[in-house]
Amino acid sequence: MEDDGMILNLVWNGEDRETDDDAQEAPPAVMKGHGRKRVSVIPGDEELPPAKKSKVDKRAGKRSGKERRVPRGMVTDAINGPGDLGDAVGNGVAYEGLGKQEKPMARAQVAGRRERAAKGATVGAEGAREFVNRHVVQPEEAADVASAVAQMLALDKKYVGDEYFTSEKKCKLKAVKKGQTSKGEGGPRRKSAAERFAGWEHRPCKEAAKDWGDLGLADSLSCHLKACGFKAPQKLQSAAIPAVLSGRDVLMAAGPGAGKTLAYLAPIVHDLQAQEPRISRGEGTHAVVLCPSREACSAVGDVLAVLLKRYHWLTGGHFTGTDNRGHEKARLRKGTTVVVATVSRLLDHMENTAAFRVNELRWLVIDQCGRQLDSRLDAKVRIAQRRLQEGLESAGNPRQRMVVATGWLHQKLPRFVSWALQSPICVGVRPEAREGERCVFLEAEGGMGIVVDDGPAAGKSGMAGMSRKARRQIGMSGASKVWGERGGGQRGRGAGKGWAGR
Ligand SMILES: Nc1ncnc2c1ncn2[C@@H]1O[C@H](COP(=O)(O)OP(=O)(O)OP(=O)(O)O)[C@@H](O)[C@H]1O
Repeated sequence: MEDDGMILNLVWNGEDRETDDDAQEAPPAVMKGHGRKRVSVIPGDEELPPAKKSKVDKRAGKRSGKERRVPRGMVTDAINGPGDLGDAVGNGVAYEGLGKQEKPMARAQVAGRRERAAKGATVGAEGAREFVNRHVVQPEEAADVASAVAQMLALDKKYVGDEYFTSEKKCKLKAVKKGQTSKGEGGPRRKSAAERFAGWEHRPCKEAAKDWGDLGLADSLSCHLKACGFKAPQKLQSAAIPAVLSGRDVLMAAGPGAGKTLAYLAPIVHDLQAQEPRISRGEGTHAVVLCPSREACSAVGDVLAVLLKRYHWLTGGHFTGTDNRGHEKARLRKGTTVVVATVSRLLDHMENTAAFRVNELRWLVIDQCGRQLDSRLDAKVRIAQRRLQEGLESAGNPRQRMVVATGWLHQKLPRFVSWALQSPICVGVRPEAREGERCVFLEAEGGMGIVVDDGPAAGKSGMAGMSRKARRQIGMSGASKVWGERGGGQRGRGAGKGWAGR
């Protein structure tokens, strides 16, 4: 979005407003910008000034798209779509070029955002800007604003630079960050993940084991892992594999490239290969891995295929809907020991493929859980888990073991995990981590670990900011930026570098 740039260009000339009421009394102030850009500031709840008629291109006989929205002399680079209009009005900035249809649309967006914040939803950076700009920091909003401002500080440092915020506003930001309102009253503090997960066991990822065998994996699997190029386990894997092997439910939270896939697949393969008598294809599916997307499924499927090469009697496959449904059915009919699927495709097969047997299920993994929750797949995941559970109960088999892997402590995660897992072991979750965080700082020798960010809204520039912050605040000289477009190898190397604290 371009609005960051726009906001940085503005200089605040009006009086600071404490509340909505004050805001309404304050006369419209004028913001000056660089160059010829001019913007009027009006209290957000007042009537907007009537829209000026935009310039008509007489020669063409009609108005172009940009001209229709933004007449001559206005901020042209700030309005790109309805979202920007919403921000503009939310920030108390009215563009004189707002059309009749755009005004209500923008107002509705702002109202929607306020409503969400009032309901206690985490307001994003945009929401934080809105509240901080308008000085409407009520006690009940403080926690949300604090978390959003923290994100904003981390991701968008420039925004709170001297250019825009007055010193008074900075003080308020500090107060808000401490969980207080501008009037010094204590606001409700957002519960940390540790508080939410009170009573659950937390295991830090401090040391990497020297050998796979030290983690309790079978010798054949340890040798195979080494032969496949995984010389030694990483820190997350060293903490997570014994936890998964212990038979308890596990929540593992670490950013992309931490090696979560291997951390849950290796114990599953260890468990399945050790079954006596040997598992046969005809017995159906013994493990299901749910991923949020086709790409994620195929990435997990690739690692699984590598691990299963050593054990010819175990089969694996991914089911995402890209393949012909008939082919998928045929594969399930023959038997697939480990199924990697999107939740929609899994439900589809559970409903329509009679040959899909899951009554012997031993493992259920929900990978990239934060992303699944963000894509509102949680309802489907709950349905799938309940049906799988019913199948096991009807066959008189014990409950399957659960692993939830996530790179993002999504705000819905504590609740979902409480529902899905039974007294789990939490691996990699910082005790002071707050839900809604998109990054997880893993503990490491010589400081904190790599800075990672798995949130879909976070771009590369956001990650560059985070990496700078890590370097400055944590003193990590080699904080690595890791994102999806980078190849797996690069991500792995980045992760290794970050964790080693070099
Ligand atoms: N022990 C290891 N030694 C060397 N490389 C490893 C090890 N474990 C994982 N890797 C490599 O690190 C890269 C990232 O691993 P992986 O995809 O499992 O991370 P992830 O935490 O699951 O990330 P995402 O959340 O994006 O799925 C992969 O290329 C993988 O092959």
